Amino acid sequence: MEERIIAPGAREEDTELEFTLRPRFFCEYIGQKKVKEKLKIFVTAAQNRGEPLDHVLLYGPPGLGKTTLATVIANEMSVNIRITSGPAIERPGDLAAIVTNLNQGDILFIDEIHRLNRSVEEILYPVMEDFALDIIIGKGPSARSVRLDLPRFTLIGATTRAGLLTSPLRDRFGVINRLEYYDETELTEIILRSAKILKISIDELGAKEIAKRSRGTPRVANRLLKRVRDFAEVKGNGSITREVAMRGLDLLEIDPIGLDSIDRKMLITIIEKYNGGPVGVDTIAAAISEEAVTIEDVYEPYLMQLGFLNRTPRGRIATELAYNHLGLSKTKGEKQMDLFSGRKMGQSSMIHTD
Ligand SMILES: Nc1ncnc2c1ncn2[C@@H]1O[C@H](COP(=O)(O)OP(=O)(O)OP(=O)(O)O)[C@@H](O)[C@H]1O
Repeated sequence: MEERIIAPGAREEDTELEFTLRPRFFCEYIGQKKVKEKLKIFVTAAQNRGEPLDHVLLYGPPGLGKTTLATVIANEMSVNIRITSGPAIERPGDLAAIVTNLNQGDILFIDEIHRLNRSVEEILYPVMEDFALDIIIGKGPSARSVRLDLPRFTLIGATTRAGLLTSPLRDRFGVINRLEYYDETELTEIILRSAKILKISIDELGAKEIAKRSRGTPRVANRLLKRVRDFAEVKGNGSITREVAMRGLDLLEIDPIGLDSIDRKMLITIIEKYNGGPVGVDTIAAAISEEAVTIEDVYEPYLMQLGFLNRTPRGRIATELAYNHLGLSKTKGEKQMDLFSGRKMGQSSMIHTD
């Protein structure tokens, strides 16, 4: 599988960067206005009553700021946050170890909560509802159940797939919020903020160009900013202008709306091999050597947001917009333009390598 610079999932190289750039309070958290507005009210109300916040479920594509929002809530409420993930809590005992170490009002953040083990999920129900942990002591006929009281804490669950959550689990969240892709103005603001923290020289148009190609995702925006900075330092005078951003991003083969070679490969496969679809996700996955779940969670949401792809019960269909973007004609499926630059064949490429 190819390494994608615009993959929205977290990578090791992001860890330090994300720690430095992560907004700490609502006032630094850009965009997601509706979600922020609602959460601010719930946080203030809980604080006024001196109670912990209700359990919160955040869902949406990766890299949109779910973990960040959970840490913002913890900071706003001046409580500790413990961050873990569904797959990391393998057995009921792992969950017991975590929740018995929480203090009153603390936040427990469980990323990828849809991937919790069934046995863990079942003991989570009374934990969330009654702040009680039912543990079985002993084995066989002498086994007995003991109920442990826990401090009242807030669970913040995050998932890319709200549909995969069982209803008993979903019903136990008092607050459910969907995070949306960021628009160009919000991403420009995020990039300018990150550049300031990282002391990168960039102008408004340079930030806007990176924003346009960041797939509506702050994690991608920050990663692209870092790559364009490298380009600006080596090929220019270190400052990022629109021209420098365009050249750097073209070199990375990220097109003007943020598609990379894998997105294009996927769309071209649907169009050329399967006549535009409908074609099943497993077939696409096999044709482009990617995993079906990665296609569904990561690539498709952005292509659907752009209106390039429709999900139907019979499979995926490439839309007219996708044909137009790739310069393909819907009737003949023939190529009219250079696939990468979107220019007519014969015009000079946008890639300048100096
Ligand atoms: N609203 C925002 N304003 C500014 N920066 C943001 C915002 N949201 C996210 N970021 C930046 O994007 C990075 C990724 O965000 P975060 O780790 O919270 O994503 P996530 O949705 O939890 O993704 P995943 O579920 O894949 O971990 C953060 O480190 C932060 O720098």
